Amino acid sequence: MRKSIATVCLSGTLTEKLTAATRAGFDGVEIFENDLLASPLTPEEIAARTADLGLTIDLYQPMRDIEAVSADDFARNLRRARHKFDLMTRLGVDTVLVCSNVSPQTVDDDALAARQLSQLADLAQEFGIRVAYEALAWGRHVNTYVHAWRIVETAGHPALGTCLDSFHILSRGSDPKGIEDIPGEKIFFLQLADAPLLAMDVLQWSRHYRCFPGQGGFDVAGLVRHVLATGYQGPLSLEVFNDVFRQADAGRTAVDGLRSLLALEESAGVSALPAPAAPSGVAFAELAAGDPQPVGELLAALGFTRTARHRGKPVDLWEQGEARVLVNAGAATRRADTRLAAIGLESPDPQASARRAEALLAPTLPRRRAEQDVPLESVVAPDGTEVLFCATRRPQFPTWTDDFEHRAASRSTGVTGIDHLALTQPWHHFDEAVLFHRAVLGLSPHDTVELADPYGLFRSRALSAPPDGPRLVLNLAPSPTDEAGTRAQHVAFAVDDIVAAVGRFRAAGANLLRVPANYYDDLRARYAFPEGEWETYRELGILYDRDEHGGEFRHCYTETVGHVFFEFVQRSGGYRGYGAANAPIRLAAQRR
Ligand SMILES: O=C(O)c1ccc(O)c(O)c1
Ligand SMILES: [Mg+2]
Repeated sequence: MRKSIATVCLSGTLTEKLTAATRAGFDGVEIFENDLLASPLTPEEIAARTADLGLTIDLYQPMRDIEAVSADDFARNLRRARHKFDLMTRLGVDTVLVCSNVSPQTVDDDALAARQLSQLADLAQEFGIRVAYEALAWGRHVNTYVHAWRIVETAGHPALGTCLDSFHILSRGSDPKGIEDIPGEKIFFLQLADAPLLAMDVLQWSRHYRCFPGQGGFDVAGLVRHVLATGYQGPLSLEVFNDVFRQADAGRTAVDGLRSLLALEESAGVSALPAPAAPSGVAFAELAAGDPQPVGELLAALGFTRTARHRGKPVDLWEQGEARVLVNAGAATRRADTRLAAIGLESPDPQASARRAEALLAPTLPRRRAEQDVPLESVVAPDGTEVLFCATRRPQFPTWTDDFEHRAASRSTGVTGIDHLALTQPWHHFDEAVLFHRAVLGLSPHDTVELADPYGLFRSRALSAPPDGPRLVLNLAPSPTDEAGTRAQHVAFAVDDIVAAVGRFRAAGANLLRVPANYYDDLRARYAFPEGEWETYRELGILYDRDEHGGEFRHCYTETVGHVFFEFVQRSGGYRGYGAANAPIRLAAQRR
């Protein structure tokens, strides 16, 4: 289907917005009136620019507070409308959006609304223009799509139809099934937006928190299915008012938006993408280390063995159980820097994963860095982390381990694998990252949690491939400048017996994070522990959480090396979370 984007979604001048839309691959735009008013270009120049860029202008919007008003007011509104229709002719756009009246002057009279919209449509018709009437969720008297459609149906004018906007429909909890009662040719336009599920005033929610489909909590694909069932032939058009998007790079936002529509088309059954090959596990975590020694010493104290070295690069493989950590001394820019640079995910079919990623506009990397390297499919996530699609020790695929020369056998001191990877996100790419990992990698997002850091609020959202696939945690740090604490990434290792493991780590000289006595006082008040257990946790610095089903989570943290620290987690009883209740304690401890 044709794909459009409202200029209000994007940051910058009108020209910058148009350029971003075309570069991303959109077919058309909705021009938001303010973007035109603020532009130094004449309507004819805007029309020419848009055409040069290969875009159509699919909608001019909005006209407000038109209908169900006094005769005097309506005469003034028609005069204004004539002016706008003339402007639209110069722009070459044939559909105008009229949103339902919000003014205290409008009266609750559907017959009057229908009559006046009909008169407006008469005038529009003289210009070859169609009027699409949209119910704003906070409209004074008309605030549901069913009501707006009833008025349009009453008017019965060929140049008057309705505009459906997923935000207004889903934010009010309206049942989208009723859309199927509207004839497809009377749906003149379809605007799409998602939003996080918030309990707040709907106008504020709409103006500040909308996001692209797949980034929030609404079933936008379900709504689109109902719209398509009517025979609707117009574009799928994104209309997102979002404080972050207004500031972010327009080019990236546009790509994010198009990715959202591609994924939406797939979910709504409109078109097929290469099927998702959901990852089954974590092959490795790769750390870029300017100086590999400190992190190497820490890994050694944690019982890892340096088992292999890359044939062509200064990259060591550290292993324990199914946990593999690559330490790359050739990739970091600064000597003191250590960061999580790449993750290897086990894919059932790495090439299929890469084809899907490419279809969803993920930036891909060369399959080989050097001529002798094993070919590896990889893409770059929005935060810059490289994601490699791996097939570890599966003979039918090239395996990354063939690039490594075996040096030693690993032993185990209790680590069995990688439980999760926590990636810190730049503040303006958080929603983009959620959609990327969901659509491109086939992971399912969990609820967003907000955590208190001593110096700000920390937002966190996990994604996983149930039941046993990889888990990623995306964190949004409050402070863009804090280097060691909240901005650090981490690798969480699964252990089968955390008490035994931590005893060994401490004996081997590993520095673990100190947890305040106040935490343990509170812990004892919250839970009754078997004899000696609480004392052991307090002694070893182990944190504890329990879910509502009795699932248990025991975890602890190492010191931070560069931008990275390690966590150890022991899950039992089906615990699915990440110890969010303890995160403020951890964050405060890391600040000290
Ligand atoms: O917030 C608004 O005013 C507004 C304007 C036009 C729309 O299409 C819309 O959904 C909201
Ligand atoms: Mg709208």
